[in-house]
Amino acid sequence: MTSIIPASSKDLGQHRNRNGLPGNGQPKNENKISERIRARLVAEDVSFLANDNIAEHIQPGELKELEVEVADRVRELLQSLVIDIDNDHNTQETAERVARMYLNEVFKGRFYEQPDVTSFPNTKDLDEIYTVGPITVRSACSHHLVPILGNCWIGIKPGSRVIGLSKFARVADWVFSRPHIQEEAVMILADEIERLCEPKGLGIIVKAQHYCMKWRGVKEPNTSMVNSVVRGVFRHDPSLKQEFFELVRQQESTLGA
Ligand SMILES: Nc1nc2c(ncn2[C@@H]2O[C@H](COP(=O)(O)OP(=O)(O)OP(=O)(O)O)[C@@H](O)[C@H]2O)c(=O)[nH]1
Repeated sequence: MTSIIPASSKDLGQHRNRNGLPGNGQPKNENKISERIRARLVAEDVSFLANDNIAEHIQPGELKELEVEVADRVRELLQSLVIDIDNDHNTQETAERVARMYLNEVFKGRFYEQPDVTSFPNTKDLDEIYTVGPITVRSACSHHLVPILGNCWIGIKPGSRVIGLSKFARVADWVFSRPHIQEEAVMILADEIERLCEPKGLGIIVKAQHYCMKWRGVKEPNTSMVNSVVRGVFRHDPSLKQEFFELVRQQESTLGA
């Protein structure tokens, strides 16, 4: 249902600029923890785009070091904004707070492993469609790093495995807690849910407001974006797809206003 903004192809999988220097052209500083993690990712040819999860490439204790480095950078950003952080009582600890917020809260889906999800065999061959929602999703747009806030509905026609209802909310929170565009967030969430419970049919709808459109820029306070993905039998059987959308419509009048 959605089309994805083509990413700037010159950046994909490409970690050197035209001077042959990594990233922004600054000489490599191997002492920085971010550079050590980055070097590891490049050596292993692992993607580390804004909405990728890199938890398995971060060693114990490194996240704490990263927090110190990010706080240093945020402090420099505040100084570049000509804020008197030495004398301004309100911004004394802002750098540390922002670092903690990025690494452990709003972008935790990049730095932490997926929450534990137990899956059970579908021994009774359950095959009725069910939907779960609204699940609150919180993200940030990759372009301006300002919030995307909305709701998500997930529909399942069970396959070989079953997972607990609360796990859909936990996995959605983990996936959305990264810088994203909404179209890609929905696809990544669908990939994770397919991997976890191998459903015969999967449908996801997300309705969200983008603060880059609300708070700044075009300043449209009420505009939202709705997108969806349907997979498996929901994609191939129009009546099942219809049933999924109808169940969600009944659950919440999502597609109306
Ligand atoms: N398709 C899509 N676009 C998004 C999403 N989040 C933000 N955008 C848009 O992506 C665009 C960002 O790129 P630019 O057009 O270069 O940004 P800008 O010049 O600051 O644009 P304005 O927001 O119009 O001021 C903006 O139009 C955003 O509204 C998303 O999840 N999906």
